[in-house]
Amino acid sequence: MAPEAKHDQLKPVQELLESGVVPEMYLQQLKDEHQVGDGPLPLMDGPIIDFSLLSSFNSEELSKLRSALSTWGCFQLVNHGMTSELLDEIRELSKEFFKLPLEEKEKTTLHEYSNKTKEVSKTLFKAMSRSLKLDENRFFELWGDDKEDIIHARFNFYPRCPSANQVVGLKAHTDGSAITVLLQDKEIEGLQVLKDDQWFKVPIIPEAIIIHVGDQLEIASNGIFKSPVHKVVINPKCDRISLAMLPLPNPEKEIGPLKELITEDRPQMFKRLKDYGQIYFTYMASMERQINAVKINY
Ligand SMILES: O=C(O)CCC(=O)C(=O)O
Ligand SMILES: [Fe+2]
Repeated sequence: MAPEAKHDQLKPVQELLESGVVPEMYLQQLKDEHQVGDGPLPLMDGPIIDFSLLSSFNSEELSKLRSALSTWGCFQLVNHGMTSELLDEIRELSKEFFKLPLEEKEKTTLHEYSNKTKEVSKTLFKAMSRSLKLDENRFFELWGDDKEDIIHARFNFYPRCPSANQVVGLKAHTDGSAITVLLQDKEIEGLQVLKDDQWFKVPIIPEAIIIHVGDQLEIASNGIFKSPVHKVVINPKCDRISLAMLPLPNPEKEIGPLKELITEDRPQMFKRLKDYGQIYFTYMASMERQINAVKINY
């Protein structure tokens, strides 16, 4: 396991399995105002972005990126340079993760994946800055520099559950990270994203990784990029896994909307702050969107 890897999802799932008591965070809200009727949900038809074009700062791909981040707040990333073999090994390892300890070989694989994710994230931050015509290091600086780049790994395990319609895998939330690099299960769907007050199913593209804007990037972009509300539903017959890698700004570092993105038309939307992680957890239970706690004029 990479030294920075965490397994904070371990306990609730184990408790759930052992005690048969479903913790609150997994309970489906009986009434979901975003669920219209009982019909099948539409599929997210958001963009698929080609990493190899982004890394050469192809202008068409950059505008696709900008549009994806300011509408959906997430996209599927292909051609990211991580082989299907590596992604499959990580998926296998995620299933094993809950039977710790990992073997040496698995630790090495996780370390490799963590390093590659950092590389991909770094290029993404640069492309995001360029897509807004900013100096290319502006968002990357938010997360770190070449000496410091904190990334957390969150392993998610969603055990199958016969009463799947009453239990959620993960209730509706936004991520508190700068961005989230998500590897989802290869076979079992479950992730849904909210856009324009409607839930969309995120389709499985086995070779793709999913990138989400996190709250801290929404703050830094002064609200131009959207941190999407998303949730996970569980499957009645099959277990599902995912691995979320979360690049996190150093809690000691002050972050806030970039000054270049504060204009007369777009006044400063968020306060400047340190340690968003702390704020996020403080308001976890009491607010639907924790980011509202740092909104100006909310
Ligand atoms: O399991 C998934 O597909 C999403 C997980 C997630 O939203 C998270 O870890 O924050
Ligand atoms: Fe999430």
